[in-house]
Amino acid sequence: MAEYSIRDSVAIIQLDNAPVNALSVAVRTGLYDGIERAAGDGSVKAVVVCGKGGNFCAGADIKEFDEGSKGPWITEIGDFMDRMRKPVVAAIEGVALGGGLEVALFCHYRIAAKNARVGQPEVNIGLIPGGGGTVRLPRAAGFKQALEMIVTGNPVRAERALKMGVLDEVVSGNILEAGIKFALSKAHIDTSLACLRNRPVRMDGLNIDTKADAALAHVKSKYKGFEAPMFCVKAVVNAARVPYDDAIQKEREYFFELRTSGQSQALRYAFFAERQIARWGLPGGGDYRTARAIPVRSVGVVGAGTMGAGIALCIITSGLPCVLLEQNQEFLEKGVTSLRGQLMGTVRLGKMTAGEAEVCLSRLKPSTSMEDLKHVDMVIEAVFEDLKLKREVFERLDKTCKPETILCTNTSTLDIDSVATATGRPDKVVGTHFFAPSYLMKLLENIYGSRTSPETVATVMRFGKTIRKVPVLVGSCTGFVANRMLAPYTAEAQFCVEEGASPAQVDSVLMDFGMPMGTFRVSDLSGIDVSFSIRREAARKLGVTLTVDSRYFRGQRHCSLIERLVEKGRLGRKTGKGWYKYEGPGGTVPLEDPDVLEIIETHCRALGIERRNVGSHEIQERMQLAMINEGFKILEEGICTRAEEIDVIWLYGFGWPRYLGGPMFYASKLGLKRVFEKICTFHKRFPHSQHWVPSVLLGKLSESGLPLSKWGEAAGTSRL
Ligand SMILES: CCCCCCCC/C=C\C/C=C/C(=O)SCCNC(=O)CCNC(=O)[C@H](O)C(C)(C)COP(=O)(O)OP(=O)(O)OC[C@H]1O[C@@H](n2cnc3c(N)ncnc32)[C@H](O)[C@@H]1OP(=O)(O)O
Repeated sequence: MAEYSIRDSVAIIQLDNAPVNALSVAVRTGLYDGIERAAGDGSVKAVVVCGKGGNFCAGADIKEFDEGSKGPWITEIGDFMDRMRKPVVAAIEGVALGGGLEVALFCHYRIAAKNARVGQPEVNIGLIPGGGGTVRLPRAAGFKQALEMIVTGNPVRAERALKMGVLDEVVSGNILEAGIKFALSKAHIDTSLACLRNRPVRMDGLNIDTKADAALAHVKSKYKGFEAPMFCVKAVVNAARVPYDDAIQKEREYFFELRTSGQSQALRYAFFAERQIARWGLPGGGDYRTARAIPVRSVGVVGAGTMGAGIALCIITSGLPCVLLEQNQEFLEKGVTSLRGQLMGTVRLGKMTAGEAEVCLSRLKPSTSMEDLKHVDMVIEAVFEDLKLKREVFERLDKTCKPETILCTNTSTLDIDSVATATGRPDKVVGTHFFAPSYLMKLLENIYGSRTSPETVATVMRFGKTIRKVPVLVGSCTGFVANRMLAPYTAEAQFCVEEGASPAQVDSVLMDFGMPMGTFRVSDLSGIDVSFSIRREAARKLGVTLTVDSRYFRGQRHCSLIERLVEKGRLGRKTGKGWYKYEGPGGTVPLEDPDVLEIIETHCRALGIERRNVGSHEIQERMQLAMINEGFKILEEGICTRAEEIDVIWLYGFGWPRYLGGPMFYASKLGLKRVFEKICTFHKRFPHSQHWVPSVLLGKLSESGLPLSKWGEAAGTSRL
């Protein structure tokens, strides 16, 4: 709703819909009524529109998008304001986003507090601004700047918005007082002069035809497969070409077309999924509502390898001091050099100044003495993935650190309890799985053990946000969620290659789907020897030796192409050849290599595997359904409590295209009945792959018709 009051002959309309004053039907109705009332009240000289609770308005209420359109549309309210003879001033603090900025652009004037941010982020939920933004923003900020804001969705700060022409004044002090004063100062000025409808789109010397073609071509290549940015360009270009009312009409048509699109639905889902994951709960009790995070003022990182150095960099760039520990000076220097290199990379990219980088470095304390970890609030161990070694480190940490210190292990495979039992404080031990490259990848998989306390979980969840990661809480199992799901996905990719596909064909299928990289390119990047060693080690523990001729491992189908590549010294990019060849060691452009195809053929002949034509559809289906089936098993076992958690892991851990929501959302769109039937068919066809054994939960859900938001509950794993 919107509250109406009068002060000093100025009508104040305060948008009121906590927490961000989203433009629900009630808010829009309240705003319309307020404007009408002020227009008709002879004692009112001017109007101020503002927001309650520190924000102007975060735009349309995204939850309402699945319903039909009710209440007044923003442009209807705006048309009324355009006709008003009393000045209307938007007094902005916090955010004015989407429909919020559009309301402000309908006001005759806009003033903002220094802390304010304005933007048109609709593209992030697969839409274009639909309340006049594509038509009015180019009239205020000019074609080029408006286009950039609308296509990227990035908000701008008040000072920049002032320079762009979006704002009329930036003020300090009380925004409402400033708004009233400003409104009174404009009470005698003809409002039609300030009305954006009456101004042309500012082209600043640009030719619309050349600019339109260039913008369309740029967006098409940059946002391959994502449709909303193209619509943004089309709408803004149209606004520069046709009269105001026609442009508004076209904008609305585009908006409604996109609103029901699969991409917008997926992006809206992703928006809320990302916020859902903060609502965690533990099986033994304790959740985000009751658990209190312990303040983390300093952190230690043990191990200055690539991973540890990257983690330390995340910490110092977020403003926290960090002790980086190595066993000797040589390794320590290597780690610090790697950290510096990554930091200077961000300076070169213009994301940080050299001065800011120096400030960050001043927070780093390289050390070879564990004593330096005595007083830190949290330690993240990032040593080699070896249980014996990790247990030794934890034993020493337990003896050295103060009793309150939280001890985290950056593991991608090891059971948290097996590390926690090396200490006398298992309640303060937790897994923090960073993804490589740890400075850049946003996902942080936090893993609780059987004795991890709610306070410890609350602390690492908050810490994840502090270092600008996306923390997701999961239970402990082999590979946790990300790598457990990745295993059947990559296994199917290799099986498809054995059966007749080429690595390049598999990768194109994935990239055409929207993945940033194909699985074989990733394997070359991270090093084929890495998966080779993990597999060899797993086999060794079971007393098995994997060779180039191994077709089965523990009764399961196994593809030994990795062993063959390693045997030939093809370790990936670092050796200039792997699944692809590169222009020398460290080369980055993958080229199809006839030698690899020869190795694959030899492999198949040796093992009696008949090759056939494996179609793109089959590749995509096998890789994705195998991984989705694993996702349902993860829910079934309570490793995750919501399908949303799995999707966020794929969005941030593996770059699943956001406009497709995530694998679980994708499955919901395919239809669980169809998904289940296909998985059953693959299970019959490939009986020697455990990952095709259909999930019991999936079978149950395929009959139930329950929406994705209820899958966790149906699994009985929801803990809230
Ligand atoms: C067809 C029928 C539709 C009717 C529409 C009628 C009018 C529309 C006319 C024109 C088109 C306009 C379209 C739009 O405006 S689309 C929306 C554009 N705005 C956004 O995309 C902003 C999204 N929000 C944010 O970026 C951030 O939330 C933030 C910067 C505002 C605040 O960030 P932060 O402080 O980090 O807090 P949270 O993100 O956690 O958010 C807090 C809380 O608020 C909820 N929320 C935020 N924005 C919206 C929103 N626009 N609609 C509904 N809910 C919103 C968010 O979900 C959190 O809630 P919680 O999960 O329950 O805690």
